[in-house]
Amino acid sequence: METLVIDHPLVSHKLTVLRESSTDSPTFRRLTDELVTLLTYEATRDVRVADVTITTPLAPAAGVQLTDPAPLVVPILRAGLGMLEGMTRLLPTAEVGFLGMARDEQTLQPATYADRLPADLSGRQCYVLDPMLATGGTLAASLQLLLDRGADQVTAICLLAAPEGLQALDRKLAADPAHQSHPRVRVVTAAVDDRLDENGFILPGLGDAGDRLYGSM
Ligand SMILES: O=P(O)(O)OC[C@H]1O[C@H](OP(=O)(O)OP(=O)(O)O)[C@H](O)[C@@H]1O
Ligand SMILES: O=c1cc[nH]c(=O)[nH]1
Ligand SMILES: [Mg+2]
Repeated sequence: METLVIDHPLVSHKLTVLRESSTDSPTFRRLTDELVTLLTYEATRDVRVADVTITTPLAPAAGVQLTDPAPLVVPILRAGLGMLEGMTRLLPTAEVGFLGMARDEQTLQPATYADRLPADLSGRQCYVLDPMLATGGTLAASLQLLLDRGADQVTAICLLAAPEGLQALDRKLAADPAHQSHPRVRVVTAAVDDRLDENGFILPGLGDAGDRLYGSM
């Protein structure tokens, strides 16, 4: 699995303010939105386009347009919802499917509580949005759902990733015989942090992304 860490001073600056515990919720939302737009620029470098010819006021010109079917963007509720607008700003014609997943605080296993995805994803390019890749359990479960429905390329956009979660995903994909004939799975992130703490939180991280976006519950 390819992991792309976006090394850019604007990304690092915004991520630094995002991590700061005194950053309030409105600022956290705005920075998340801005960071996603910056990550999307790189994450969509291989979005599928087809050649077209258009007519300028002066002459015909060669160009490109996004191919059909449009990419599918999948925010993982709750926290991934805070990333949706930052992505669709650059990909306004994308379709959006939703997955609701919550991690059990004791077992750290994800449970799926909402699934609003197309039944058939054959040939689709998919972009999963989830700010935190911690143990990797949530992303592994969402990848499984998308790949089982035929998605042939999945890019996960995360603000932060833990090394343990990236390794776990790598192991899982390598052990999956179906994956050999599959699609590229990529993770695009603003940073890979040090490690997980004993509660499965990313260190130094930014805390609970869902709570910081929407309040604790
Ligand atoms: O890699 P993992 O160990 O699976 O953890 C990451 C998941 O945990 C958080 O969601 P959470 O369960 O807190 O739900 P929320 O978005 O509703 O807060 C986060 O948004 C990821 O989805
Ligand atoms: O550090 C973490 C780990 C999981 N979920 C979060 O929101 N933050
Ligand atoms: Mg949460």
